Amino acid sequence: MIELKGISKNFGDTRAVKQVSFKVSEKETLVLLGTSGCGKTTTLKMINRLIEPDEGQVLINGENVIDQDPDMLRKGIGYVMQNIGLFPHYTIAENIALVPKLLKWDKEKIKSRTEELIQKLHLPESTLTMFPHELSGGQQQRVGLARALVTDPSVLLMDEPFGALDNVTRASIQKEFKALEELKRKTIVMVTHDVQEAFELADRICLMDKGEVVQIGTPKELLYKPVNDFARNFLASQRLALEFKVVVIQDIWAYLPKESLKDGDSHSADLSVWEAMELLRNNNHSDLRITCSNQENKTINFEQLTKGFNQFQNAQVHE
Ligand SMILES: Nc1ncnc2c1ncn2[C@@H]1O[C@H](COP(=O)(O)OP(=O)(O)OP(=O)(O)O)[C@@H](O)[C@H]1O
Repeated sequence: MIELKGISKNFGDTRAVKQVSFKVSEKETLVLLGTSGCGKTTTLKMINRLIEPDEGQVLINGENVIDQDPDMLRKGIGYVMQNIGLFPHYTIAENIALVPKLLKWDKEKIKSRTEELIQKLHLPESTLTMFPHELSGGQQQRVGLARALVTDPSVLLMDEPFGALDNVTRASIQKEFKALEELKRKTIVMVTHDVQEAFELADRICLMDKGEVVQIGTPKELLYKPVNDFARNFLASQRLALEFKVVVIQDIWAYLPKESLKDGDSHSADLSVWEAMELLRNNNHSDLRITCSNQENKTINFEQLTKGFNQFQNAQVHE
């Protein structure tokens, strides 16, 4: 568990971070979201002491990081840097092996763990002997992730981990990232300025502005219960797309037609409205059968889905 208690940082006259407090539970992903310069990276770097706070405390599993040797602390925390930050004159294998070598792992252990990771991250084995400039941006990003994961740390800090990628590569790496079993066991704090990315990957989002926390909550809470105009406006331009991703069939169940008797394969009601739309589109718009948590079944088409979603939206507005 990570806990920040009232941390602040000034750079000269710039108040980069002001009294930021939050808790990240074990195995939770908290995304720091906000415009450029709002203090996200400074906040992240105070967790592993790359920057020391002027005031406040950072606790990891109850231990104040100030009581730990900074080098040892950083070896125990995975860190994915902005702009990847691979060493250009080291091969990919050497880049991944940096921390294990410092921790004096034996060669065989480093080799087998490296091979395991590049397989999980879908990198060809031939990349291990290459240098960073010989890899594509997406491949370099995967190496950055492998380097952060190699010692299997329980805490992972990620600063714009997909920032250097084009939109298509970014979306596919995000999907893989979400599916990676190894990451589901980790407590993650991730920085991004990309609202879609935050909604895709976060359990909770910490929205920041001018060095301060504006709101912390689940993606759904940020969308449907914004605390002020800033929070509302921050999501406004992408609102509909975000709602499609955040609202699941279970949420709109009451607004879908009554139970159907049709047999066949069924999907879980944890499906987001967006995923249901994709399935309907991919199946040439034939009906989709869905089973909700109480085992009730409904068969829906595209029109019924959008109608149910619209009714749910209206109910939120009038709540
Ligand atoms: N080493 C530094 N020296 C002086 N000012 C700094 C330093 N690091 C950050 N700042 C300033 O502190 C403020 C917060 O910067 P920070 O990098 O934390 O923001 P950010 O939200 O991560 O932005 P970005 O997304 O652009 O990286 C900015 O005004 C920045 O110019």
